Amino acid sequence: MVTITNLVLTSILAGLGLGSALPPKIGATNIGHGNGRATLNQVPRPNYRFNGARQVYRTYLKYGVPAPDDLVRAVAHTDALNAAAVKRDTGSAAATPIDPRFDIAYVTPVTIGTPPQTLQLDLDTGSSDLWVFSSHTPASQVRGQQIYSPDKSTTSKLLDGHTWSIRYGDGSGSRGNVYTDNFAIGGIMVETQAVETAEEVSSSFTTEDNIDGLVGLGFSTLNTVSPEGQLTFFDNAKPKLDAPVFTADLKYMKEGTYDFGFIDESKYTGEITYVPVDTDPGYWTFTSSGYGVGSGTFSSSPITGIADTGTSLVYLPTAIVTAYYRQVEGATNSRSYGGYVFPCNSTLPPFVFGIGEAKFTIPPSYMSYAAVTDGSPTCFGGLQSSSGIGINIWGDVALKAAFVVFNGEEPPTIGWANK
Ligand SMILES: Cc1noc(C)c1CN(C)Cc1cc2n(n1)CCN(c1cc(N)ncn1)C2
Repeated sequence: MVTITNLVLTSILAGLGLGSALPPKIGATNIGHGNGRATLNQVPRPNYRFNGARQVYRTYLKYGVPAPDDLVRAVAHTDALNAAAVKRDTGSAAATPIDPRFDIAYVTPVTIGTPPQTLQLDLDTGSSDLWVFSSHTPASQVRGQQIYSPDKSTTSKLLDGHTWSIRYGDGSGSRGNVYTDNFAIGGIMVETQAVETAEEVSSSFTTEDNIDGLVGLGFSTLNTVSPEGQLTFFDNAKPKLDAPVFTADLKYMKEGTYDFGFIDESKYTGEITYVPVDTDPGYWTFTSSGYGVGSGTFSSSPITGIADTGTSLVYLPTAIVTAYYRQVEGATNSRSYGGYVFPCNSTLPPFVFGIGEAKFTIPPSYMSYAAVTDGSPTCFGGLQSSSGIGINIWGDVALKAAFVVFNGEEPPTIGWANK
């Protein structure tokens, strides 16, 4: 509501070329004295950043004098500095193991749509599709999952003619249509996030009632939406984040966190060691500097692999895996159980891996992943061979032994710190 007093004041200030110096709303506590007089209390504009060059520039404008080029450049330079100084968004969200007995995957609460619909999604740096169980998923394929109903959101829009289809390393998969809608994690809101609604999910997702879908945090080049690929939540959120990063602080059989836009120094010890990331074909691919088994000698040999929060275990070259299980009494590579197993009461050595000069230790407890079946005396190893996959994968068993920074600057890097 604009009062006559406000108009008069605004026109005076405009005449002085200071119109935009007005705060968006003159004093929230205007006082009308009822006798044609009023008191207007100025309020500070929270994010206003002084720009002296701009004040000088306005004076040139006011008197109709062309501003010199270096003054124009100074205005732009100061604006850029001010823009960089404005603190932008940061957020934190829980990463909770879907099963209290072992860390097969972690879920994080997200909100989608208006009014917000809350789902528990698996944040996955090893893929780049944000897909959810939805009102379009056949009822026979939904077993307790929370679903997203675009029809109940006033801000959903169908991305007409767009479809998606994804297949994961374990053969599971899903496919469907695409909407855009408001999407938030830890208070970081993206207004037009591509949300891929499942028309079909594979049986392993149907039986996993604690996962309502995935948030791909790989590079957007991996997104499967056709005919136009869509951006990940991180790529959409990056411009509004205080820093173009997200961090993973996953934990052994308990709740950890994903942070967006900042690095929480209370979550790690010592220094963060950053190494380069190869974004081709779209994973967070980096090279470890080597490995060690227990207190044995450290073998300095490059191991290129991906940091994958969506994979439970660690998958490395067979030579490394056999060197590890050679130190485990009764360990065998079991065809029937599909990997390296050992008696659950065996003593396991820790597994050490290098990032640059830094060393990270995966404790024995993480390396004994789970009994092959409930109550069995045989345990499945947290370290398995990558020979059948074709790519080395540093999954949750390794990630939860560290504080990991996914740095989305150009060029991207990945940082590892002990905790
Ligand atoms: C397997 C598995 N992993 O976590 C869970 C949960 C399961 C089993 N669960 C019953 C079903 C399932 C299968 C997958 N997921 N969930 C999560 C995404 N998957 C990935 C992601 C990725 N980056 N790389 C490989 N697969 C495969």
